[in-house]
Amino acid sequence: MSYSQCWLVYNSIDNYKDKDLLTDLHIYYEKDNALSNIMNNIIKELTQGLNSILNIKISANIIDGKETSSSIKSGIVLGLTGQNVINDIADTEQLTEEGYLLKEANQCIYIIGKTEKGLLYGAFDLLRRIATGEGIRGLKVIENPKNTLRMLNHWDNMDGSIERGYSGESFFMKKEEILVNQRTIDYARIVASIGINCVVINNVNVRGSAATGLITDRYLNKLKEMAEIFEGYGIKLYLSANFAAPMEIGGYKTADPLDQGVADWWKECVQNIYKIIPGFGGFLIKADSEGRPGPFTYNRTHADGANVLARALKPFGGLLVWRCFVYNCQQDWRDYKTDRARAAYDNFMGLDGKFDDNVILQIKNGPMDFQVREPVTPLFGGLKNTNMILEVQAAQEYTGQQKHVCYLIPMWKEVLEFNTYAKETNATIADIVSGKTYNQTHTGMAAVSNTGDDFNWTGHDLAGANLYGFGRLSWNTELSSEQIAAEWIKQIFPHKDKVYKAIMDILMGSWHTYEKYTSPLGIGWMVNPNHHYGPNVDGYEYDRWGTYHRANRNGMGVDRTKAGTGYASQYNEPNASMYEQKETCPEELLLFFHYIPYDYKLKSGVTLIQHIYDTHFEGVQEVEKMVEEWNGLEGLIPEDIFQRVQKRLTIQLESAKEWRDRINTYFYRKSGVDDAKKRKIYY
Ligand SMILES: CO[C@H]1[C@H](O)[C@@H](O)[C@H](O)O[C@@H]1C(=O)O
Repeated sequence: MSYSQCWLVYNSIDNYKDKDLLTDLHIYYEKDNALSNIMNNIIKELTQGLNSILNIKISANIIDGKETSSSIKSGIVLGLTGQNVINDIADTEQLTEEGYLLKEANQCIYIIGKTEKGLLYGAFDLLRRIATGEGIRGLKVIENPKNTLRMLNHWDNMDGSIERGYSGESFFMKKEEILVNQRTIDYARIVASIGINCVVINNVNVRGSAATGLITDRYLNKLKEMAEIFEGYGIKLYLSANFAAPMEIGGYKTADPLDQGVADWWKECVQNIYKIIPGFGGFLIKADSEGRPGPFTYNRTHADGANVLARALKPFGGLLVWRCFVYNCQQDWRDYKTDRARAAYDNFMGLDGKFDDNVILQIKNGPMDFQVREPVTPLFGGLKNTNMILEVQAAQEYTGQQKHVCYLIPMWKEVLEFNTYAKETNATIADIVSGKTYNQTHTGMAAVSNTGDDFNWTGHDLAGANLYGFGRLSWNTELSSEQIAAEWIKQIFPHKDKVYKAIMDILMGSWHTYEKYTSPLGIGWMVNPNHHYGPNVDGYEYDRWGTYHRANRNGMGVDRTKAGTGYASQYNEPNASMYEQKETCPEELLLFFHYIPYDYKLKSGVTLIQHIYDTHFEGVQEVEKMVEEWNGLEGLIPEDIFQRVQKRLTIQLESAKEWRDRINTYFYRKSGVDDAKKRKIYY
């Protein structure tokens, strides 16, 4: 088993200017017992990290928490609020449960938290600053996470495969068994270092032995080992469960959520889980979606379905995360009224306020399915009395499958900054999912993970920036895409201007580049069915999935105005009117909301058809430029990373050309309009 340490590689740096502050490690600890797992992990991380980065050996010195700080002359000091250590050091009233204070005073670096989890995050922050070369003299930061739930969803199956996995096989499970080993520990370290505190280890499509066994004694003892490792890094273990488990496991004839026997079955099942894993987080459920069982079978609502499970979890403080990815996947393409984009809102809006307080609705960022460009789902602007969590996809299912570079943080930032106008004052998605707008308790962000057992965890080395960025962004939604990329680059690569600039350029431009050579102006799809890689304009056009582009000889796009499917009206004003009119609709979403003739003039002055040709040529040129920039890094960065990325860039370039040619050819044939610049289109 061999794998990288990602951004915890702790590369050594020379001449770090504040090395003199890092002489010792003092830990205030009041408990008579041995140190907790979290404390031990913090000590290990700091000693190993500093040793590796700065070549210094520090030893941990445990101090009775009742002592005062005056006896300490220098070094790192860790302590909890309430201990004497901090009384004269700083005002820590602003700290929340997982927050921390980092402060330099009197030759000491203080890491102070309200809880040990806060200390853990503070320790990782300090290491990050040092690894990126940032000075720590004069440091004073108070950091509280913006979101309480910062979650990764793994779509791993018990046979070791990963649904939409592009980085090898699962490191959580193999051949129907749960794996617990050193990689489990390193996974926990790596994701804890970016603030992740909840992990769902198995696929939301719960099948096979996951469906029959994962929440039963067959696997719980092994899962307990994993949960304990996770807990040492502040992470709660969650499981995806099958709504029909009372039938599949319990042998019941029904999974009707209002059936008393079903409710009792869930209670017993959950009691048993908590008996074995007291720190268990809860369930993630995909119901009535893409063939999964759910409450609709019994004419019950999704609130009925979610609440029965939530009530079983409630006595133990467990949470029930319920996905809103519910739509009709048996559509007829000739039906111009049924619109998949409307589905989440239509299915869930009427249930606002009907969910128990430990239910959280998990809502995908867009109304369709993780396309390269989609509007933000209107559901966030609608629900007011419901816990909500934003779901994004780090796994690049529709964004190049980790063969292409596509840095997704700029996309997620746009989502977070979107103003829903749910209140008169600003109510951005970031405000709503952090609980700021409506004061819900359980809110936050979840990402479909892009990891697997590949050496570099993410298949494409540069896809590591998406995993890193998701964690950092879910901790602090105000960080910019550049800040996140900068941190990531500096922790992994040698500190050289040329390296920094090239990787920053490649990352920051990559999403728009990908968008240019794939499907235009928000229309999405146009991928090969099933595996979703590579262009196929009509791949889903006459299919049942509700993902149409409606191209004909005159134009293309889906009419989602009042004259069409009415989807635009699901937004609050002024967004609804903005999308309703083509003149005010943001152009990058024009074809998502409107059917547009090929000769329609865009704001740039070019016609729609010319825009399609131009962006597809540009997209390929931009990939060529990326390749060139990357090639310039040979010898300046670790050879293995250089080689791996170079190989993938070659694949990306080939694929980008294929996209360009297929898309341009298709629309040339449909429209009969020549490229004004007379470039070669492969018809
Ligand atoms: C886990 O199933 C996935 C499915 O593979 C994916 O193609 C679809 O887009 O989304 C589903 C979901 O989000 O549930």
